[in-house]
Amino acid sequence: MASPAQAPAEAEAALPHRGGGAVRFEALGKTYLSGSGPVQALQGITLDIAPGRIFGIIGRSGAGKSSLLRTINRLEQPSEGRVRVDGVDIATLDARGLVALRRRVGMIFQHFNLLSAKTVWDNVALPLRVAGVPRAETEARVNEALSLVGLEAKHHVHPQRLSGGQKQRVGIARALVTRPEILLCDEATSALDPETTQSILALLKDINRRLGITIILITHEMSVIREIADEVLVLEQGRIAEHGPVWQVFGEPRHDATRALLAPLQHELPDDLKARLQATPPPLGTPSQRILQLSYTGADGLEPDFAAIGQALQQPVRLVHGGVDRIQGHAQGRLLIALDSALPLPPLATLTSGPHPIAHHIQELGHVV
Ligand SMILES: Nc1ncnc2c1ncn2[C@@H]1O[C@H](COP(=O)(O)OP(=O)(O)OP(=O)(O)O)[C@@H](O)[C@H]1O
Repeated sequence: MASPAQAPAEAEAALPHRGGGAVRFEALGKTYLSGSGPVQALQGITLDIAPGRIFGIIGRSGAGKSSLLRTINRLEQPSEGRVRVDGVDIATLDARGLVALRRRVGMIFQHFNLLSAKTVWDNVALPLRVAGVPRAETEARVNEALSLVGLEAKHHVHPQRLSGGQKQRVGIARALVTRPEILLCDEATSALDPETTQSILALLKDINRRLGITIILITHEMSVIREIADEVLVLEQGRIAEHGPVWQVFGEPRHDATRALLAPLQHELPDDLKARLQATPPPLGTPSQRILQLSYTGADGLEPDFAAIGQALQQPVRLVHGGVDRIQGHAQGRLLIALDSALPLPPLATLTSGPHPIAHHIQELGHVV
């Protein structure tokens, strides 16, 4: 860390800059003292976030996501353990060190947190004004940040005249104006419509790739994680439930909490068919269809090959429902197929193993009359 004798500009220069952005949690715990007794929000969190990653944190409501995110810029102090940013235990920072940390760790919020009485330009300039950055440099940096988010033309406008997506772009520009190495995103797209969400996610991805900024985001929208994150951490009751590359965690969720969170992304059997599903085939002579669920997880890079599926099952196959996404280059998804219940099936296990598996996992759901 910079010594207190250094001028602010020197102190910042002494910190690792581009290429930085690593976060390490060491046996982190957080207990809140509330009127109704202590609340253990985080427990035993040990984890590394590598520089330049897009890192998602998910979990049910109250799992500890915000608490964890807010320890990275010391908006929350851990009760146990440590947070290191580029190797520095941030609990040891003095007041000036904390100011420098907050310049290196930008943050954006669900409701943007813009000052309505100030123009776009003044909102973005605020962190530099507070830091006493000279006027000429402030101008250059604000213009640079506004151009990064595509809002140069709106510099004189007040926030109430902007759309939600434009407001979030201002929030992003304000976070980028201090040239951070880490950007914390607290439900950054949750207040936006799907189309605007897509444009903000594309912007975040671009910022990550172009500037190498580590992005750490919490969201309740699993599609956001699937769209932009490299890695995902699942929290459950303040502990790590699982953690890994998105394709792996989403493809083969190991924890109940993850499976529950991912349910909206799954291609479930449509309700009308579910209502008609029965465990056993009807008596001979009643036409019915056997429903199979074929799962594709990123691990094998398998993609559904309809000719191979028909050949392996030795009968006509009808696609009922489903879809396959690609996450980080890995196929992942589910297909629901219908076969004639009267025709025999080969052992399902043989279809998922051997040299030519047709899916990662196959399950018989039942019969539909
Ligand atoms: N300031 C506080 N005082 C007391 N308890 C708190 C405080 N902040 C959070 N908590 C509690 O800590 C636990 C974790 O909260 P946190 O907000 O980190 O979870 P979260 O996963 O972000 O939840 P959500 O998705 O609902 O925002 C919850 O039980 C919450 O009620």
